Amino acid sequence: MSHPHEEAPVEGGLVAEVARMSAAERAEHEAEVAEAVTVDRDIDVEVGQTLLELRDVTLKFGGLTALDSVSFGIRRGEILGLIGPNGAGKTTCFNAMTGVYRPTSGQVLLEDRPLGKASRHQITQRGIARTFQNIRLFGEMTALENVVVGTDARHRTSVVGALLRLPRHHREEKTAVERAMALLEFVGIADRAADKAKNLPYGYQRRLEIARAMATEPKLLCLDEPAAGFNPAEKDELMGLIRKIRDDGYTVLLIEHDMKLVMGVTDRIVVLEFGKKIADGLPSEIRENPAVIAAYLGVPDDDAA
Ligand SMILES: Nc1ncnc2c1ncn2[C@@H]1O[C@H](COP(=O)(O)OP(=O)(O)OP(=O)(O)O)[C@@H](O)[C@H]1O
Repeated sequence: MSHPHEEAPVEGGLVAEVARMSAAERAEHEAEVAEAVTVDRDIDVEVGQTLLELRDVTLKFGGLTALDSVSFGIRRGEILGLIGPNGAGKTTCFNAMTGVYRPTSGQVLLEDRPLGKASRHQITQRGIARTFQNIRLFGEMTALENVVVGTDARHRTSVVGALLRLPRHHREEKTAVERAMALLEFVGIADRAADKAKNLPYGYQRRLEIARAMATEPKLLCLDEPAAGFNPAEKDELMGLIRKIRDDGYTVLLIEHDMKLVMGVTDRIVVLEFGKKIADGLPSEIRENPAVIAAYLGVPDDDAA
């Protein structure tokens, strides 16, 4: 069966080239890709220190309190899981952190500085990126273009600079394409770089969303149910990718319903129920926590204990 990507000699060539490499050459190449993909900007907090903090965040939709005085921190270099039953407030948390909604009260701080009234674009520039539960790609653009658009969020040249083809714009464009290609390779979909996003298999689209979010060089990468619709083998591969992302210097916040995945990949877990934080701890602690068990089983704490 022929695939559209067979018509893309550059990307196909890269993938074929990697396939021909010896184990040592491939390890070296993968190290180079990881280097190209890593976040190249200063982060004010050390590894292990709080990168993002929700301080008493309450968010109301009319009469409904979607988040009720929620406080927790995300430490630089960790994979933090955010879990809870349907409607617990997980996505609302993401929305409060990415400027989609402003907290009714309380604060979100990145590197100790409040996000305040920052717009979504400003928040992306400050270093928070996210994927969505429902994939949101530019379907008519190629996979590569979708990622280049992400790198644009970090560009310094103006539209005027682009129009006048100033040297800096030229340089940034070249770097953007190179970095985007490295990102596609990093997430494992470089073989389809030249395909329109809408023609990619579902699993590739999910990975492309991650690559696009990583293109903004986020200090914090938020993944909203990245394994939705995946089979067990795809979930295992995704766990590998999330670990690889963290090992490359990123900090990851993960919303995920699949408990095996959450328990297998996260360093720490925060649990929400009806907009309130009910637990915060290591996966092994969360698994045994009576309030968490009760929340998931829908029975009172006393009965579950
Ligand atoms: N824009 C909105 N307007 C009104 N209510 C909303 C809005 N967004 C979310 N809600 C409500 O806020 C509560 C929390 O929703 P949220 O989507 O954050 O939960 P969740 O934990 O992400 O759930 P799920 O796992 O089902 O995605 C729900 O009761 C939801 O109906």
